[in-house]
Amino acid sequence: MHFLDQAKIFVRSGAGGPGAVSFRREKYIEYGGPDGGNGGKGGDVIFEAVHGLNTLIDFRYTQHFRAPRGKGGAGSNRTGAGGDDLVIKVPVGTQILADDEERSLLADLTKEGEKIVFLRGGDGGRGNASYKTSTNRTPRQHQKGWPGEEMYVWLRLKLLADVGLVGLPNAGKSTFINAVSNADAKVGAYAFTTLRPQLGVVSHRQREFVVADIPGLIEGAADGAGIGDRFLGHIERTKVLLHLVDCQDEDVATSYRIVRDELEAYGADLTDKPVVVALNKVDTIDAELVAALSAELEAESGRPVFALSSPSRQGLDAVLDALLERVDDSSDPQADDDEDAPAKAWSPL
Ligand SMILES: Nc1nc2c(ncn2[C@@H]2O[C@H](COP(=O)(O)OP(=O)(O)OP(=O)(O)O)[C@@H](O)[C@H]2O)c(=O)[nH]1
Ligand SMILES: [Mg+2]
Repeated sequence: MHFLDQAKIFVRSGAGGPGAVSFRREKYIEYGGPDGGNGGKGGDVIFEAVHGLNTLIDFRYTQHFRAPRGKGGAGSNRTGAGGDDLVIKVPVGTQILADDEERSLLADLTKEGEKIVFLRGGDGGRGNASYKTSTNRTPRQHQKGWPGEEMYVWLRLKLLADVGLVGLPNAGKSTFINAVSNADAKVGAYAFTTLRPQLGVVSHRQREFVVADIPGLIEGAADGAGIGDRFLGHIERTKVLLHLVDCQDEDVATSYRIVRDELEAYGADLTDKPVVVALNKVDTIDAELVAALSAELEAESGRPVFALSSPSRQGLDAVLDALLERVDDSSDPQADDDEDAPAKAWSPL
């Protein structure tokens, strides 16, 4: 399952600096020769694919990238300083697309450390010293620097979520992803607040993994009830599920079972995935009830149950530890290879 992460940015390389007009001034020499140096080259815009970035989220906040211009030339034949190159770091797998109808592919950064000069900085203009000839010993010509280049482009990245969040509507899935990741998912005290999948990058114990929040599942979801079914395709390729059960539900075992049945009915071996089960919103009940409901849920699921609350942050670290452990265990080298295999009910974002 792939999510597409994309961002539109503006890039501009630096203009070249102007060439200088200058004449030597020396004692006893009335008319010194021309000595205006050339302008410096403007900075290039370079894209570099780096390790450790997972998403294009940062590009939602910074959208304009301008390399500095070259400095002007100076007397004594001094060439202006070049503008520094602007290196834009992107995740491995980032594609750069034109901002036109076809979104034509301009560049594809597939390997770690790969660098491409995307826009070249303008050359510096010539200083008057370079115009000196045998017939014109006092040229005043010079050039302005050459302009940089600029354009809007789309960055696009196929993103693989490691963890899929499942549960009934209102179980607290979006609240959880907001509490543990950089996501800013909509939260509401009603069912189907989440209408489309949302990704968050979790940084935990110096590691990063991607969590996908999907709309809540209800009975019959696999057959199209509610809206969750449309998005089950998005958790097909996750490595691990986190199943949240609201402790305020009338019967937590039933709540759990409904969602499991839908995962089962959907097929695609969703129920074979490692799953972490958590009793959520435990800030709303006392410890005794937490223990009793956890025991019910453990009996139903046959798994250890974590007590969780996003607002009080109870259990967050323990749940993230459990997820990280299972993400590591189930590293699946094939995961990226069968992109073309038909995924059931996959819907584009
Ligand atoms: N007290 C308490 N309230 C919570 C907790 N987590 C979520 N809530 C509340 O429960 C309601 C539903 O939360 P959401 O995060 O929108 O639930 P969801 O599972 O994403 O819901 P859908 O997107 O509709 O499937 C909101 O009013 C939240 O404020 C929690 O740990 N404790
Ligand atoms: Mg939600």
